[in-house]
Amino acid sequence: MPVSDSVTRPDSDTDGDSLPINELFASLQGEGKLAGVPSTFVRTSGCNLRCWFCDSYHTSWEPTHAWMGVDEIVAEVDALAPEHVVVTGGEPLVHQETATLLSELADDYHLTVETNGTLETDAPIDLASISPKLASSTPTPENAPADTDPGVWTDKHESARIDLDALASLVDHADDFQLKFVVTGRDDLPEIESLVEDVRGVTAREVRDSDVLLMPEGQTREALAKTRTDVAELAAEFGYRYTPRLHVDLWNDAPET
Ligand SMILES: C[S@@+](CC[C@H](N)C(=O)[O-])C[C@H]1O[C@@H](n2cnc3c(N)ncnc32)[C@H](O)[C@@H]1O
Ligand SMILES: Nc1nc2[nH]cc(C(=O)O)c2c(=O)[nH]1
Ligand code: SF4
Ligand SMILES: [Mg+2]
Repeated sequence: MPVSDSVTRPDSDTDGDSLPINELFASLQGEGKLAGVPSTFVRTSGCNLRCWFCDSYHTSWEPTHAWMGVDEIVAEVDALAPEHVVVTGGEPLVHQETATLLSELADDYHLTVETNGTLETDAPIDLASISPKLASSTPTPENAPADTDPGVWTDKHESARIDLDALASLVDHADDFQLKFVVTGRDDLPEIESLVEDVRGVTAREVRDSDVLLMPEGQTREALAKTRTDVAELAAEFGYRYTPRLHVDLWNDAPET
């Protein structure tokens, strides 16, 4: 059951076909198998996890958004040029209406969904970009964003961050998939290896090492400069794929990029 804790649907949305949208813009896909491809990004607000490092703070720790009708979102996507659409968040799959949006776009666009992999969907997806959250993502009073107290989220995040059934379902369902891990250092690798084996055990599909992507943690150029070489070398050592964060290299942490 999707849970959109912290994003309250307005009473006026009686037909329930709206989504809380944090931003909608055209850019280049910065991450993953399609890095460099011109894409329109639809960023929903609200998340069922609280990664301490979340680079979209205003969709998770402090959600902000305007409610947009699905038809209105489709019209804005149509007005932008790209043939690729990336639906992200926040966690887009906490909202049932995300499935409606994906169905409306499916005939005309290549659809990537950026998801933390904890929720299932039957919506049409060309590339399921799944980013399962490792133990190193769990918020604590020491690492939580400035002026936040993780409170119940330390336990809530820790118990919700991995759902093998949801991971298997997403991997089996989409036309293509990638497992894109945010890596903070070498200590993350045993958990990645063990989780990849667990996913291989529950999916009908082949999970190749080249479907497993290591992405350096870092919200800014400065932070990425400290992590990317180590993470690239870990990818080479373990036989996984490395993904840059092109948008951070190009535009740092500017909004709508
Ligand atoms: C903001 S999330 C939204 C989608 C979904 N909630 C998820 O986590 O996959 C988009 C992507 O950014 C990644 N991400 C978030 N914060 C990051 C950081 N500080 N460094 C590297 N990647 C990060 C996530 O792992 C995910 O792949
Ligand atoms: N350029 C760009 N590429 C991205 N790929 C995934 C993103 C996301 O936030 O989900 C993202 C983003 O925010 N910007
Ligand atoms: S799951 Fe995604 S949106 Fe949610 S807190 Fe983590 S990185 Fe941010
Ligand atoms: Mg992003």
